[in-house]
Amino acid sequence: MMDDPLLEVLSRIAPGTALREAIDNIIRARTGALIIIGGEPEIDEDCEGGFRLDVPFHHEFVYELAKMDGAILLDQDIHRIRKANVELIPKKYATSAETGMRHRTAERIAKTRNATVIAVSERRSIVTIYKGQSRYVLHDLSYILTKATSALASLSRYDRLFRSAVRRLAESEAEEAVPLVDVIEALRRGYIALSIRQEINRYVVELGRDGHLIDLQLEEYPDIFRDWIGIWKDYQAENMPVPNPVILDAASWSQEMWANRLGYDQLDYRIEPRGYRLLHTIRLPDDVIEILMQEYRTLSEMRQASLDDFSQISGIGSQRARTIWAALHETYSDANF
Ligand SMILES: Nc1ncnc2c1ncn2[C@@H]1O[C@H](COP(=O)(O)OP(=O)(O)OP(=O)(O)O)[C@@H](O)[C@H]1O
Repeated sequence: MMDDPLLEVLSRIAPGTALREAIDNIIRARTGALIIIGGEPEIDEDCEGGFRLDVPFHHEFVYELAKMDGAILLDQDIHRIRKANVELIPKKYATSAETGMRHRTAERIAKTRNATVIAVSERRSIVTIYKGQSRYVLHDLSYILTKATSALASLSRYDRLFRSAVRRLAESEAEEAVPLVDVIEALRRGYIALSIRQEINRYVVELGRDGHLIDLQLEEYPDIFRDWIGIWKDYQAENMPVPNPVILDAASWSQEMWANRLGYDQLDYRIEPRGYRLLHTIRLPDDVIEILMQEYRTLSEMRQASLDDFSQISGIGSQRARTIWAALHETYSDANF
C-alpha cells in the first residue's frame, strides 16, 4: 500500500463536482482542453500570450473557454478562472514520454510546478491527470464500478480469513502463549484486507456521487484497522511505534520479514499478548488502556487481577473496572473478537 498523491485530485474532479461537469461537456463537444489547477505564482513564468480573466469559476464558462486554443489556468481552490488561451512553455529540462503537444506540455508542467494538470484529449476522449511524477488516466464509470464490485468480493473473503486468524489467536490466548507464526498470519491477512479496502476507497473517491452504494457496503466491515494495530501492539517484542498498515509496503514480505519488523530474530517463538486487542473490543479509550498497560505486563497478569484491583487504579472508575473485568473473563467464544 502506498500513500496516494492523486486521491485528493480525484476527489476534486469526481462526478458531481463542477469541474467534472465542465470536463464531461468538453468530451462531448470534442474540443479537448488543457486545464491547470494551482501552481501560482511560479506557473505564471511559463505562460505566454492568452488573457487574464480572474473571474469566479463556472463550469459553463470553462467549457466555452476550452473551445479556444491553449491552456486554462484555475486557482488552487478551483474558485476562480485566472487565465485562458495561454501558451505554456515548460522548463527545458522537464522531459515527457507523451507524443502529442498537449499531453507533453501537461506532463512537463506537472513535473516542474506544484500544479495539477488535466489534459482532455480531443481525438481520444480520454482524461489524463498529471501531478508531480504521477500520471493517471480516468476510467469510465462502468469500468470502475465493475472493479469496485469485484474488490468488494475480495474484501469480504479476506475479512473472513482475517477474522478466522484472529479467532485462532483468541483461542491460544485463552490457554497459553501464542505461536509467532499465527500472529504473523493474522497480521498478513489483515494487511491484505486493508489494502483492498484502500483500493475500494480510491474507487469511491473517483466515483464521486456515483460511489455512494459502494461506500455503504464498505461500512459493513468492522474496524479491521484497529484490530490490526491491537495485534501488533500485543505481540511486538518491545514497545516501539506501530507502523501504519495503510502505508506499509508489505505485499511481498516473507514470514521472516514480518517477524523481523515485530522485533524477533526467528520464527519459533511463543509469545504472551499484552492485551491491547482484547481491550479494543470493549472500546476502551487509549489513555485508559495505557494506564492498565503500566500496571500489568501481560494479558494473563491482567486476568489474574481482581475487580477490586482494577477499581483501585486511579483513572478507572468502578463501572469501568467491571466492564474490563468482564471482558477479560469472557471466554474467547463470546465477544472477544
Ligand atoms: N504548449 C502548449 N500550451 C498550451 N496549449 C497547448 C500547448 N501545446 C498544445 N496545446 C493545445 O493542445 C491542442 C492539441 O495539440 P496536439 O494535437 O499536439 O496535442 P495532443 O496531445 O495530441 O492532444 P489531442 O489528443 O487532444 O489531440 C493544441 O491545439 C493547443 O490548443
